[in-house]
Amino acid sequence: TRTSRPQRILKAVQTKATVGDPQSVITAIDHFCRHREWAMNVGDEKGSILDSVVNEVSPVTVLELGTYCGYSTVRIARLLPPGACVITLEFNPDYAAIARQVIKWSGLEDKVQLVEGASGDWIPWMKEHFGVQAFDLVFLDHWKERYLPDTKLLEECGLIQKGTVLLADNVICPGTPDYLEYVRNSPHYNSQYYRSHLEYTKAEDGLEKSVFLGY
Ligand SMILES: CNc1ncnc2c1ncn2[C@@H]1O[C@H](/C=C/CNC(=O)c2cc(-c3ccc(F)cc3)cc(O)c2O)[C@@H](O)[C@H]1O
Ligand SMILES: [Mg+2]
Repeated sequence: TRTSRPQRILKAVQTKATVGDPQSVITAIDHFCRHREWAMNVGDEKGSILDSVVNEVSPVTVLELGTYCGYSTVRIARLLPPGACVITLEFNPDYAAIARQVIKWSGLEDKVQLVEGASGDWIPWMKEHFGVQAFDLVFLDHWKERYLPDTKLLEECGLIQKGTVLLADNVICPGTPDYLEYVRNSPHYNSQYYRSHLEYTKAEDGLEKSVFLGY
């Protein structure tokens, strides 16, 4: 049977990127998705904004919701200092298997904890299972209608504390209206929109950065 798009993305990495060189993995995926087949990676343009937020926050613990092929996982992990790590949740076993290989090819497996499972099931266990106090940065890029419920769950579980930064992809396209309304109107968040474009296209999209101000 035909290969899947994630399998073709992995093949592009394995043929075009250099083992242990995260930037070459990023470049290989972006080239493949721009010139061969579009895929829902955050991409190079929004990816540069993600990079700048990671550098600004210099997080010790990062949570990523929705690994897909691991493109943004690699973007984040390559910027983390020794001792820092990104926990990334992915509930599709086929995507998780591809992402593990992309992360391994980039040489960043020591900075990544890929958890195969649903955000709703795993968030309540983060403290107990991973010894996480609170996340310094959360990157939301999973099902768009899950952004708000998972943010509320993170709050309830005490995983969002004063200074925690939420960075959400696709707030315009496909759009996350209920999440945007929440973070922009809540007195507990200071929110700002980074205007950009939908990955590999000219359509508008952007990232919303929301800093938790405490209760
Ligand atoms: C609900 N809890 C969950 N827990 C763990 N993993 C979850 C998950 N929900 C989804 N996932 C996983 O995240 C990924 C899903 C991402 C959903 N993203 C999108 O739909 C998306 C879609 C577009 C898009 C934009 C325009 C268009 F015409 C078509 C698509 C662009 C993006 O950047 C996107 O992120 C998959 O790997 C899925 O298995
Ligand atoms: Mg996205």
